[in-house]
Amino acid sequence: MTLFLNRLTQLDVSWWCPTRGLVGASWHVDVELDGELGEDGMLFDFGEVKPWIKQRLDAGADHTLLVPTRAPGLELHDCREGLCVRTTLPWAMELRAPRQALTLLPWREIRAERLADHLAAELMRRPPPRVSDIRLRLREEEIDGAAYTYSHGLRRHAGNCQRIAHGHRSRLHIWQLGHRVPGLERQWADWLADRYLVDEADIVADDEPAWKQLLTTRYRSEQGQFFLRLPRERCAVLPTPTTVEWIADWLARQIARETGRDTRVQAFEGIDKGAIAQASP
Ligand SMILES: Nc1nc2c(c(=O)[nH]1)N=C([C@H](O)[C@H](O)COP(=O)(O)OP(=O)(O)OP(=O)(O)O)CN2
Repeated sequence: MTLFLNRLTQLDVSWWCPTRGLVGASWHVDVELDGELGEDGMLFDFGEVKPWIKQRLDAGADHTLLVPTRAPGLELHDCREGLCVRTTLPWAMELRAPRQALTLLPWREIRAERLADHLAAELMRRPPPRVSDIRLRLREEEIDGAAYTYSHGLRRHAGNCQRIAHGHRSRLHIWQLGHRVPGLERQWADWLADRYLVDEADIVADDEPAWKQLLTTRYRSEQGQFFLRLPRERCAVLPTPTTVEWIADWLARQIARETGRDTRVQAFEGIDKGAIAQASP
């Protein structure tokens, strides 16, 4: 017998790509379980499957940076903070973070199908009674309009959002004069694509002239010490923390100023949630 649960939970991660750099991603997680029915006529109570899988994914890959350890130009070593990732392709990055903020995968590249198989195999290490196999599917949300991707870390977040490089893929809606403006939505989604959003309060000054083109951010939060250095041109600096409320506010202000029109922005953070902000020129 096979049991299925679509959209059981979501994964919000960033993954390192040797052609795109830091990529934010949000995936629906669909699940199938094979096994024998118990005397109650069930393979595994839906009410128990959900927390069983969600807790394991939340404690594992969710809100981490997925690191393909065999990617070209990528080096990994232990450091004071935990682990240090250095890259050269497509650009130079140095990231240092507690181990729990990274998911190491011995691959050249990250692919959603392969990651789903890997996570299913991890779940099967200690399967629930009567379950003989688990399959996962990681599925991007279908977005017919503009979708933006970014990575960030929220220093003040008490949970896993404090990790310095986790990300999202999200809808972006922009209204002016009472109507959505698809051209502006595409323009801003394209500009934001694969950027690192950083709170200017977390930036540290680099005196080294060779690092002028680079931006360094460093903070300590409950899970430990985080450090990230990457090209300034791959970042967007906000004067506030990069919560979705402030992202929506920042976008609304920028767009209102540039277009000279009252602007309303609905910025999603991952799937099905986000913030709405309005601004005037
Ligand atoms: N009001 C806000 N709350 C939170 C924000 C935010 O910007 N505004 N941001 C975050 C994190 O950035 C996080 O990445 C959001 O992920 P989320 O999926 O909500 O996190 P959870 O794992 O806690 O939720 P699930 O239901 O397990 O998916 C957090 N909060």
